[in-house]
Amino acid sequence: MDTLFHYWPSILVAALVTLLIYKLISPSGKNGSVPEAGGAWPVIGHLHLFSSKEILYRTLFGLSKKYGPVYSIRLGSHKALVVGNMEMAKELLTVHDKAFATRPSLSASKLLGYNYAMFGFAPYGDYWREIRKITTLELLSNHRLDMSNFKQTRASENSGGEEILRDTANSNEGEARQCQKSIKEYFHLFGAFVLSDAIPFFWWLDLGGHKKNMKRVAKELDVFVQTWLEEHKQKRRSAGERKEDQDFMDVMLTITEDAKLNGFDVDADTITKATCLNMILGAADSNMVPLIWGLALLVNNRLALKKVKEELAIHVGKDRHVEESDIKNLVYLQAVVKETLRLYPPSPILALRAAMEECTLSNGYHVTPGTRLLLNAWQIQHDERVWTDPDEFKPERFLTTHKDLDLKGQNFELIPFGAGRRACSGVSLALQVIHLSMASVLHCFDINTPGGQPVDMTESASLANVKATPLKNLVVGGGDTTMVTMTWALSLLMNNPGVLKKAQDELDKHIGKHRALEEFDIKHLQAIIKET
Ligand code: HEM
Repeated sequence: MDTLFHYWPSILVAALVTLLIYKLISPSGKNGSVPEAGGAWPVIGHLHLFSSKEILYRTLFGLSKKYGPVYSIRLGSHKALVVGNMEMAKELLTVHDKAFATRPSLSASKLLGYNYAMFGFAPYGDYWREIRKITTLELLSNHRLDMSNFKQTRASENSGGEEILRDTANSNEGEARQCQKSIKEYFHLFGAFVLSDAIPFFWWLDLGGHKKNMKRVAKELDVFVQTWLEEHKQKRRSAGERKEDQDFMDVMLTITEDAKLNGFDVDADTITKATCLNMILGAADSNMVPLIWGLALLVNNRLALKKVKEELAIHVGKDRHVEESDIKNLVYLQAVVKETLRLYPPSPILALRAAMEECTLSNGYHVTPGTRLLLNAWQIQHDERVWTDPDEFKPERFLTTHKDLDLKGQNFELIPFGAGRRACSGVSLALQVIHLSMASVLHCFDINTPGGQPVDMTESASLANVKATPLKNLVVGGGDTTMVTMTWALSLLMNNPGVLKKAQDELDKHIGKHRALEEFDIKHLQAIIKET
């Protein structure tokens, strides 16, 4: 004891020196570890933040005020890096993009995604790389999107990835309703909390029966996709089809038949089905969400609405429909779409990624493999250092101060489609569809609410950023009556094949196939709009 007492000053100095050296060599000066937000519960960590009552991106934004724009939370036994500023988003999606290029293994990706064969949920590797390349070059390239059959589909439906659903709707209404129901349930289950995803120890437990339901819904959807696959194969056998008539599934069949996809642990039909379903689901809600928010924003901002209408009057006029070739001239409309996607990104927290390897960030934080990445695009797009009046709807900013920003993942202050290797593959298609459908609706209608009441802009707490209250009771006036059916029914029914079928039946019944629409048909059309 005496000896210890004797040496205590030396022990203290040694301890201080060790601590100092450790601090100096540890890159952040904080052990290099990312600061963890307080409020973690035992076992589940911060999972309680994901309750259905909380708007997650706002909660994470709130935490960043206390812990800074880069901090960590715990999702059960997994650590997650939460990022809410453009500088770190840029670093992660460029310098460390490869380290974060995989998606975590989740029950939904396995059970709803053909055992990870849907490439959007697939782990990083040869399979993902190959299918991503095919979809980029063969399915979603500008060349493919410019082909006349794809253009016609978009023009007539104002919707992406819906042609197969339309065919289904035409063939059998009950079937179409069932398909639509399964897709709705699919999205719901994708957001469902599965305990074993957070705490793998509970792999044997199926709280809430989500895994069972995932298996059921996956089977239901597969029945539809299998039918489309067989129809496509039959069509190819019976008629040698022209390249320019090929749809997504035909292209995939050609590629898989050419045996370009040997060597993967997945059979050719599963690859075709999974990839086509991935395209349909990728496009399903995400295109509709900005259209609804955009119209709501315009109704609440009459001056901006007036500007869009004036632009449409100048560049399109009254005597024809809006065409895709008009979009390049509709610069104010393009700015409205950008501002809508900035204020209400459809995926406010970009799709989950996970670290495949260790990395050290420029701020010194050390990230371990397996760490999830939650990129808060909503927070980045509301950052007052970058955007003046970040909560205000100001499309003009994209014609002045921010005119050089595009949406394709090069500008990290505006990333509704993500960026880097796993960025959205459907961005070009999505933008074409959103611009065309918004332009078509606004070209045909004078939209307003009854009594000019403002539209309620409450956001819902769901993973996809949908409006909490439906955009209904819009007073629709003006416009050309023929366009009313053409555009309103097609634009607003685009995610609703069952109702679309009903509308088509109404039109068939009242107007038939052998004459054009007349003014007096409007009474029937009003019924269709009400039905919608
Ligand atoms: C407004 C419309 C859309 C928005 C806002 C959107 C947004 C996103 C986002 C944020 C991601 C994740 C990006 C990342 O991890 O960095 C993503 C991935 C993806 N999107 Fe979209 N998307 C839209 C439309 C579409 C469309 C029309 C398609 C297909 C036709 C599509 C197909 C995909 C696919 C396949 C992925 C996964 C890519 C991969 O993991 O390699 N999306 N999307």
